[in-house]
Amino acid sequence: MPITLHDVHHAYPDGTLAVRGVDLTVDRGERLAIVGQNGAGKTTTVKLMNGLLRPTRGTVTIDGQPTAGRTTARIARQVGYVFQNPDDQIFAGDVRTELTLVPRYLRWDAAYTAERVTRAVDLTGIAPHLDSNPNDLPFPVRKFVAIAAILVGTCDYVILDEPTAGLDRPGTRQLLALMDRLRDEGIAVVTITHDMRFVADAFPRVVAMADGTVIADGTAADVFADDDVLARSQLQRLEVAQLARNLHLTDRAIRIDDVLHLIP
Ligand SMILES: Nc1ncnc2c1ncn2[C@@H]1O[C@H](COP(=O)(O)OP(=O)(O)OP(=O)(O)O)[C@@H](O)[C@H]1O
Repeated sequence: MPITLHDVHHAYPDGTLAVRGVDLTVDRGERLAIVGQNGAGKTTTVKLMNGLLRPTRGTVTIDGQPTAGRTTARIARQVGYVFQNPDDQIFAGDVRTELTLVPRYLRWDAAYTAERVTRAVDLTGIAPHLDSNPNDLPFPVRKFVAIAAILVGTCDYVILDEPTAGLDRPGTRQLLALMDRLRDEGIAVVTITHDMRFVADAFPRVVAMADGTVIADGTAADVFADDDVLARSQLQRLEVAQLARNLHLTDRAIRIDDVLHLIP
């Protein structure tokens, strides 16, 4: 069962119509990247998916249930949201406590809590830092603490807001490995990001937004090959795509492997 947005609009209290008529479905286990220039409506759209915001017109359903009439806390159990800045999310004075906030709120017993925390720690590689104060940890580790705190919960969909921002290369590799494990568990990942290399490497499906609407929804190769979409969403062509085009090899390259076999 998917997350489904049907004719979704969202107007902020000051009247700004940030999202206008979005239709979008996210299936279990899927990976979807939402791209577009600043102000396109990406953040508003993903906040609508997990109940942080509500449609002012249209409907959002999660696994067949409309979000209308349900609390954000309840929706967040199904759709986890990892904030761009971990410092907006982390509250506790040590990592271990941070990871047990959800279990305490949901009154899980000790055994189930331990099982869920162990899994989240394993997925994110933060085992050496459990007794640390998050403020003492480097930014990439704080980011994985924030991800772990969400993964302790049992959500079927995870939203990652600019997950590679501030990550070094090992951090990005760790993130890619983590996303592979989530896919193996059937957990969907929706990201909003300006990191097109990350999108091309890890997201088979790309949604481009402009002016609060979806202007493209397709494979990464299709979306990145569409000049009109790139212009309207003010996205830069991937370097490898530009190279392949300049060499008259293909218009649809998104990874170096797409090009190498075409070179005579
Ligand atoms: N709280 C708010 N009140 C009023 N307008 C807002 C609010 N938050 C966002 N907006 C406006 O809504 C529109 C869409 O913003 P949104 O944050 O969804 O875009 P975005 O694509 O996520 O941009 P970014 O890449 O900068 O995060 C913009 O015009 C923005 O200025």
